[in-house]
Amino acid sequence: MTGPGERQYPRPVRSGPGSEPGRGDRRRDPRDGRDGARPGGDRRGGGRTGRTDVVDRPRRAAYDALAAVHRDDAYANLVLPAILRDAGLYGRDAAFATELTYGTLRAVGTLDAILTDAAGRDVERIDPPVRDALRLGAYQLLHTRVPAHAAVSATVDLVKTVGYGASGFANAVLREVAGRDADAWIDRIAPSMADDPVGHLALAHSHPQWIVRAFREALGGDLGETTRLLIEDNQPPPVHLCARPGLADPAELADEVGGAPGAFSPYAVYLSGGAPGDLPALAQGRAHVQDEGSQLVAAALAAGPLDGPDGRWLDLCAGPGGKTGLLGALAVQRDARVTAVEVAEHRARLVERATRGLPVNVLHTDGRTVGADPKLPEEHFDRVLVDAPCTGLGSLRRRPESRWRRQPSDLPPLTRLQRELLTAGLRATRPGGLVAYVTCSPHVVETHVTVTEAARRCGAPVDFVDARPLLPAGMPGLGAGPTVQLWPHRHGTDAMFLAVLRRG
Ligand SMILES: C[S@@+](CC[C@H](N)C(=O)[O-])C[C@H]1O[C@@H](n2cnc3c(N)ncnc32)[C@H](O)[C@@H]1O
Repeated sequence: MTGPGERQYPRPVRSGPGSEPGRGDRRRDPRDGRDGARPGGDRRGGGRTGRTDVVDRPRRAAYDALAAVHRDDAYANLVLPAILRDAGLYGRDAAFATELTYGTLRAVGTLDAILTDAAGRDVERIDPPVRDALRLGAYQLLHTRVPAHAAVSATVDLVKTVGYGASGFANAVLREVAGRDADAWIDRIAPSMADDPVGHLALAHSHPQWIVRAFREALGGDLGETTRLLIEDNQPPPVHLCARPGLADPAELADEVGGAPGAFSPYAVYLSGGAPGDLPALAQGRAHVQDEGSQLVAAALAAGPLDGPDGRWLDLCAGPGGKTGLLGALAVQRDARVTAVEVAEHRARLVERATRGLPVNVLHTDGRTVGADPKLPEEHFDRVLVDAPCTGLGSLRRRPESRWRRQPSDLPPLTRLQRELLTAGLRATRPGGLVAYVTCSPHVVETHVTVTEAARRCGAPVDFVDARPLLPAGMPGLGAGPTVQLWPHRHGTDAMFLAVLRRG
């Protein structure tokens, strides 16, 4: 188990549909425990031979995705679709593999603490392939309706193919895990809420402590709300479409795609059942996939009251072009043009693709070159969006592994860049013009601190505009202003922050 030569992942071997003769007859719904995962599978030849045909394909796919994330630093949302395609998994099997992958990745902090206790050794000392298999098994035991015997035997079968000689160990650890339900495990291993609320919430809801602390601070110290946010972060994210104004009617689009009009954004359509697939409305540029919160903050910039000219709009951090797409569609109706700036070339190309047919000029350059680049003059633009790069702590639902990758040390370089970009945005704005500063993070260092610092340093007078009236009337939970923080648990959106500033 612990020899240095063994502490690595074997080459992924995918069991595609054609590689399992007769398997289709044997394998039934993997959730009902009759999925072909056999206790005592050693006798059937899995064992040290590395055979993968003893492992059902959804679990194998989930394992491969997990291994790619942990071994190669891959992103689950990028690798999993290819793995599912290669394995020929569709429908319920694909949904099960997706739930296992995303659920396990989100829960990994708590699962590791439980596995450490159950194994009697730090989970870091377990071979990585066996560790990932155990995580998958523990997730099934504690967070799905897979019967315990099926979760254990399927995981032991998996371990036989990835962690040579470790099946007995895996069996023993998982039987220990199965001895308690999730709540009982939290009672056993988490500090009490009274003694250590952050430690408790971090373990109970599988978030790093520094993120729990940041959420708690942004929520004014309210532990009840912090808990609701953490619970929401562990749910599969909704998929929203933006019906582009002038190009699609949201009610008609909702009928067309079998969705429902959004609760807040006048352009939002909620898709039921996950992935948007190849909807004609997307291919035809009538709509794009975009979280409702992103729609609201982009539309708020367009809604801000402005005296004087209003034809020059700037999006200083545009890639991949979601908000530029909405601003571009609004610009058509308002006889305006959008200049979209993006520093990463491939993302600049994505902005071009996302805004085809709209009055948008894409500039592949650094947004901080305002004043130095003749295409980005100072005091030139009427409305400016600075949707700055950030930690993304507001969209943890969408990237299940990101909470474990992000570190507090990411904050200083990011906040410096945010400050420089917002300062550049303010310099690019004409006197009287508006700037919307947006982050998909509620961390106060990326929100209030950045805005206050940039406004202080930009060398021009700057006033806060109350952003709340720029959002749809009657929207609840917008706080005391002038900035707005949206929340998954309050609004069903990503945790987008919005500050609207007027250049004096
Ligand atoms: C939060 S994302 C923007 C999302 C985008 N507004 C949307 O709605 O699709 C931030 C973007 O800023 C870009 N970026 C980072 N540094 C930049 C810089 N110095 N100048 C311009 N763009 C930059 C990143 O490459 C990234 O595409």
